[in-house]
Amino acid sequence: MENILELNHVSKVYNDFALDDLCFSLKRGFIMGFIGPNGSGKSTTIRCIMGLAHINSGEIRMFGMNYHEHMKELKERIGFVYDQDVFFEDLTVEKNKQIISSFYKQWDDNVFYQYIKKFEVPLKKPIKSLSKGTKMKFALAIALSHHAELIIMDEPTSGLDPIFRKELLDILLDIIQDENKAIFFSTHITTDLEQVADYITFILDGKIILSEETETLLDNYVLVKGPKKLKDQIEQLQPIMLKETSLGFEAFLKRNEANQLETIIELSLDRPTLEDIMYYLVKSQNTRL
Ligand SMILES: Nc1ncnc2c1ncn2[C@@H]1O[C@H](COP(=O)(O)OP(=O)(O)OP(=O)(O)O)[C@@H](O)[C@H]1O
Repeated sequence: MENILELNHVSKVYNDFALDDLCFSLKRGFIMGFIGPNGSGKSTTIRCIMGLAHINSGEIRMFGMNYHEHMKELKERIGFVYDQDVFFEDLTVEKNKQIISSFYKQWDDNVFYQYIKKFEVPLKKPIKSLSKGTKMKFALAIALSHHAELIIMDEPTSGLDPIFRKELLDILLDIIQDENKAIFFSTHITTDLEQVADYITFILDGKIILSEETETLLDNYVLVKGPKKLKDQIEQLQPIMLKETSLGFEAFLKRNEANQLETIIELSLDRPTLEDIMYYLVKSQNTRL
């Protein structure tokens, strides 16, 4: 399958922060989750991808083309949900739709009104009177109503209640049934990603520290718990993190370095969650600094 989105050695420098040599790609037919702690560069990366911030070096390609050379035509093929207010606040939902839809050749009013009904967004109210969640629903309806092939979202589930979040994840899974499409979104809610993301890209301090298949990533690490007397043995395996607990110790290791532990009955070996992986990788990075 063709790469629908590709970042090749992308760098962006601010005074106190830089995106450093970002490389990752997303193929058609897949959902990629973009994770990282606060301030690690997720929104900046998305702003660069959308041409809202200029990159200092490297290249962003979409649909096999250089994005910056073909920005106008390629933007029509992207459905974008941004975490900041981008609408005309004093105008109604309907009026905003009229203005925004005129920019898209493939705009589909039927799809738009289906989502507006499904999401219960009031058409006659000005945007400024909507709650954060309802604004997000409107933003989603816009992004999904012009037959975009690539959906890019910056924290689309923030401010949404669990019921709507679940509905949104179902919508994403529905969209991706069309193998020509792809979805790239940032979030702090890693449990959402475990449900829908085929790939995870993890950014820390402006650097990509991993970008891989979700299942492979979850299989790559192991959480080991055991009694204090076995701690030294684990230490020799140079775990990514090792800490004492009231019951013994807890360690986070690469699975291939923990194979020999499977026969030791006093140890429990568990598959970590995405949140565990993020937590331990961030912690280990901080202790190395
Ligand atoms: N226009 C700008 N000028 C200078 N620095 C900026 C600008 N925009 C972002 N930054 C800095 O870039 C860094 C990364 O911010 P960014 O918003 O990309 O992080 P994030 O991973 O999206 O964080 P969060 O999860 O909190 O939303 C921050 O230190 C921020 O202050």
